[in-house]
Amino acid sequence: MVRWLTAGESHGPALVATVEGLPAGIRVTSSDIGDDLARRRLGYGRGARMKFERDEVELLGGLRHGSSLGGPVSIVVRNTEWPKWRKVMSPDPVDPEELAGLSRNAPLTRPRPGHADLSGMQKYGFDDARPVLERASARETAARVALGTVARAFLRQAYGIEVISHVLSIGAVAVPADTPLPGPGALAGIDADPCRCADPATSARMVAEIDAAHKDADTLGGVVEVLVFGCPPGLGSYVHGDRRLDARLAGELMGIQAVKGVEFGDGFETARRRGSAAHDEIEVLAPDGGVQRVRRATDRAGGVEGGMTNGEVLRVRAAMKPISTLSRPLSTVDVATGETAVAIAQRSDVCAVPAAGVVAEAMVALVLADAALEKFGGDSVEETRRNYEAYLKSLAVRS
Ligand SMILES: Cc1cc2nc3c(=O)[nH]c(=O)nc-3n(C[C@H](O)[C@H](O)[C@H](O)COP(=O)(O)O)c2cc1C
Ligand SMILES: C=C(O[C@@H]1CC(C(=O)O)=C[C@@H](OP(=O)(O)O)[C@H]1O)C(=O)O
Repeated sequence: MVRWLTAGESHGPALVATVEGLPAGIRVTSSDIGDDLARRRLGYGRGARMKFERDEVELLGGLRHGSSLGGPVSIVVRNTEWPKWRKVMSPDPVDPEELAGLSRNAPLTRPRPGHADLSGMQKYGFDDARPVLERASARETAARVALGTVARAFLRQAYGIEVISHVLSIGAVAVPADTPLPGPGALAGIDADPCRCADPATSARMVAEIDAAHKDADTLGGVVEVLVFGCPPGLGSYVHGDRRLDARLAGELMGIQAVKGVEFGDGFETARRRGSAAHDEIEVLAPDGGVQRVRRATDRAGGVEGGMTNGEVLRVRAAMKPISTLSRPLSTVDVATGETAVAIAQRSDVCAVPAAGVVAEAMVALVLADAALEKFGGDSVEETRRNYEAYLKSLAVRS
């Protein structure tokens, strides 16, 4: 079983992340992790912090000379902001007199609608939103992306699986429905685009939409799509709800801050179709090297049927709501006075949809690493690869 945990606050010293259950022999370095963290900082519409944040990575355990040892892999991502917050976010007690003079320490009593602030204060008994927003912040997704780098290195090296993502829409600006899907080699081009959109004409309209929202002191959400190439059939299972791969992926994608919807393949659109136009018929191809080949004639299911991969491209989408910190803030209550007030308006992103795609890739990679090890087992990359190859050979019909 692959398990993972993160800890740390947005303006604390660092984020830490641990993943347990991956085999020995995964080749990965701190520079690979740094590259994915840099991808997460990209995207038109992100706030000032992403311009100076460096995401300093240190590998603390589980690797030796660039190869995993089979034990927990532990990673630190240091926060560039920490020196400014050393006292306000100190894990150890600080002299109250020293804190009293610090404007950064002033209690945040006007919770932002759409953020964790008010419910978090109520739940944990705080009269200040600071302790809530520090952990609710999507700064934490840097830690998940760091873990995702290890998972995707494993998937690539053991099974040749590639995970990519692209942005389908920002606000009301969407990639035309008939646009061909990007292929496994498209990631570098997608990352080079300011909106991580595979269609340059749509990307230009997305940039204009973000500029317009920024000018209006407003924010935007959107939809990202994750594509996984090279999945064998049979990851996940139909035998129980919590073993269905789509359920496990949806849970982790919904666990990303601001994600409010997940759909597989054509998702909600499928519900509007008749059955004859909703499923992917199985086509029999010419045998190849003595193996009977088949493929799905269409890609409506998103590569998951009965809670299992079906051997086609896995395609899952996540819908992100607009950022809830507005520079023209929404109405709220001041919990210190009980009066109507305007919400706190701190430095914030206008749109973080491109970054959310990179986070979604990481979560998909972690879930697939877990599902693949459940299916093929093995304590080293070599061993799980052998098991995987034996399984492929045993299939009477292959896609
Ligand atoms: C990559 C990323 C960046 C985000 N940046 C911001 C931000 O700058 N300001 C903000 O208010 N919310 C931001 N969010 C969203 C909040 O973290 C999220 O809305 C909040 O934690 C409440 O959770 P909920 O939206 O799931 O209810 C971001 C989310 C992601 C995934
Ligand atoms: C720091 C990151 O995103 C942050 C996510 C976030 C939020 O409320 O979710 C609020 C902002 O934080 P800050 O108040 O420090 O500017 C974003 O910058 C990051 O992604 O690394």
